[in-house]
Amino acid sequence: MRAPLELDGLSGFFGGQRVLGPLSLTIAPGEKIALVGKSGAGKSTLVRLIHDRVGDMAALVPQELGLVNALPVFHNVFMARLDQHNTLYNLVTLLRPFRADRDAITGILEQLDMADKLWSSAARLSGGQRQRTAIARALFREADLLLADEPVSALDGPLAHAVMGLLRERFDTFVVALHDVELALTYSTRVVGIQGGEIALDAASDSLTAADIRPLYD
Ligand SMILES: Nc1ncnc2c1ncn2[C@@H]1O[C@H](COP(=O)(O)OP(=O)(O)OP(=O)(O)O)[C@@H](O)[C@H]1O
Repeated sequence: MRAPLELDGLSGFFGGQRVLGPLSLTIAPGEKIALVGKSGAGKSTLVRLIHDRVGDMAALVPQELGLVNALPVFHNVFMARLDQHNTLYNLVTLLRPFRADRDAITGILEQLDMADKLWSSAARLSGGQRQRTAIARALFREADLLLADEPVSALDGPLAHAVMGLLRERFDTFVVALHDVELALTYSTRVVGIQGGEIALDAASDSLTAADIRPLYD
């Protein structure tokens, strides 16, 4: 990302009912934004709206992960680059993956401590392994911008920290919804707090403590 992303008029509706906005958000290159706020505040809706605006320039980890259960981990990760190859390449990959992709995906899975699951069917993974597969898919996309909705919610503490550290290192810019306030403060440069579909807090992470964020949960 070279220029700031200026997103205006972000509004979310369900069944004609407004659940978010209208709000504006400017994302500067290099910013690591944590979206916080209580359940139902509108974080997922905001992540989705941003993705609708920026499309393929972002890697996405949706809350529901979007894995294909019938396919192995390898193919679920490979999907991140389907649009970067021609149909023949993708068809061959379904039957006999190319070495370069196998090596690249194995390397990413090693960083997520699940290289041994390369050929396991997604249907046979634990919740945390499924989440790490979706994270691997986002890493394989090699985008500058990551949009992620609670990407480490199913991981234990040390693994959640390791994965957030990896995401911070590998993506220049991110917007990540996190319910864990400590993770949000540790791995972001900016915290955007959502309350009742509005931005109720927007501040540099190093100027905040957990106590500043707590009122969002009242
Ligand atoms: N499919 C849906 N149909 C109707 N209303 C919905 C739907 N999905 C979300 N909403 C409503 O939109 C609002 C915002 O939901 P959203 O999922 O964005 O919140 P959130 O902050 O991400 O919550 P959580 O932390 O629980 O994921 C909530 O009031 C919710 O009830």
